[in-house]
Amino acid sequence: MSSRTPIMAGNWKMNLNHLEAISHVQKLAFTLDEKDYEGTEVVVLPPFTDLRSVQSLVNGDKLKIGFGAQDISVHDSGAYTGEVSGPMLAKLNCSYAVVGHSERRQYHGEDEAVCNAKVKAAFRNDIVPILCVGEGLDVRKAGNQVPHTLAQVDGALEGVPAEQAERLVIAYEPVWAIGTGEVATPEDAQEVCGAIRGRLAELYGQDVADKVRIQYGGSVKGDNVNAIMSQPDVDGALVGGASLNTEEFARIVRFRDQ
Ligand SMILES: O=C[C@H](O)COP(=O)(O)O
Repeated sequence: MSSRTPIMAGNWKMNLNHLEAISHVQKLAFTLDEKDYEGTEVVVLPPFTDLRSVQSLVNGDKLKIGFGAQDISVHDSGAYTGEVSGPMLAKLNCSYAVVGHSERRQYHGEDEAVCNAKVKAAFRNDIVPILCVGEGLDVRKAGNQVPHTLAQVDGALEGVPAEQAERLVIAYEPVWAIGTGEVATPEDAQEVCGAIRGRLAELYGQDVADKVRIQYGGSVKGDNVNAIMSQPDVDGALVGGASLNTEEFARIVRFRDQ
């Protein structure tokens, strides 16, 4: 039995303005019971413009919901128009920052070097990166999902020391399963999540590998979460669409009851 605490994170993507964010987090807090937070970490990842509102609500009402950003600049300050830095996110008490989401890779050309710099920027500011990796459909069809994903892990973690790496969250998100309703089978998820943990053991030793939480992401819903979470190397879910529906996200948090 793993000692890792499962982490259920809702990536809202570019949805919900700051007023809707307040209402959404309040509703989530009302929906979840005390026991739902026992043994499961609940996190929301709103757009940048919502973070101050979410922080005020979470900190003011002492909610047990964690929060973080969907991206982070590689720079800590300077003439980088439109960027949001690690120190700014840290000042907002962000615990997490998503790095290398496939939508950033696809639409903003983020490569391994950028992901590596963002992982380092996050750790430099005491923010835990949620590093997203995973293959597209062509790679999956060719059967190359494991080497493809491990190359992404290697690139993003170059020069990251073990004492930082052990705090990492890695999200395995097969691109073909994101927002498509096409969820990977539990065995598909385990194959790659297990391989990621194996690579972490090679890079950092088994002790570190055993501490890193590895999420699955891609069309996770209340109906499929339990089977995915039953896999030994899956420690949570990075949830897109279903995290915008409070009842559905609460079901995912309560994966043991589904
Ligand atoms: O970050 C979340 C993933 O991209 C999954 O999105 P999805 O649950 O809408 O498929």
